[in-house]
Amino acid sequence: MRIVFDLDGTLIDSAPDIAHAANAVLQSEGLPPVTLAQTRSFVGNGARVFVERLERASAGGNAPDRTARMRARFITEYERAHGHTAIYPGVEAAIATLRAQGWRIGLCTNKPMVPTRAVLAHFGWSDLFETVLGGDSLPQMKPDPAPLHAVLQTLGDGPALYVGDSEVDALTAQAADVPFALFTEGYRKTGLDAIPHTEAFADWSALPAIAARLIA
Ligand SMILES: O=C(O)COP(=O)(O)O
Ligand SMILES: [Mg+2]
Repeated sequence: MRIVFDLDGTLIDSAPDIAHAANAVLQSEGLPPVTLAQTRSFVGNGARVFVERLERASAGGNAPDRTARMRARFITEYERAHGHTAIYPGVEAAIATLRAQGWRIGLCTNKPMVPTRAVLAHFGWSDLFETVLGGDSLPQMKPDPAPLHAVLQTLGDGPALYVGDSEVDALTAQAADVPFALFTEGYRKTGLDAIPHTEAFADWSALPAIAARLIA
């Protein structure tokens, strides 16, 4: 029994900190800031793509030297960015219930490993997940199924479930041929109809029952 979670927009609402880091980078380039809503829409495909989207939105295009500078600066800012991040209500209780029921727990995020480790430590979660893979852990990142497969492989055999908030997560689960539980309150860009999912939930207290149905 294996359950793997996405991080940003699924377990934690990290967009306020990501926006803060992003706007510090923009300010250092003399560029105008972005909104929280814009920031949310840029999250999901890892830090490289995030910075490209950020630069395009603020400056109207990508200039290679500036993009490189912004990337380096963003990673530095990102590592410190957890003071305004909140755990979604019910996450810790749901994970505790699942663990007590014998589910083995992993994390598969496109967030780079350094800020991932930093935010896990911030919440006292450094030992919560048996395996943690970030967007820079493997040559491939989500929606490639490789990172999800790699996490699952470390968690033994048996049924598997992936839990995420975005189109990227849905594509990853589909490519990995793993059932997908969609948390509807994260950073998805489109309607539920457009995101293939096995089950959807808005309240974390619903997840243990969803997992139980999977193995019934
Ligand atoms: O950093 C990102 O782009 C997305 O992170 P996530 O995969 O945890 O949603
Ligand atoms: Mg996410």
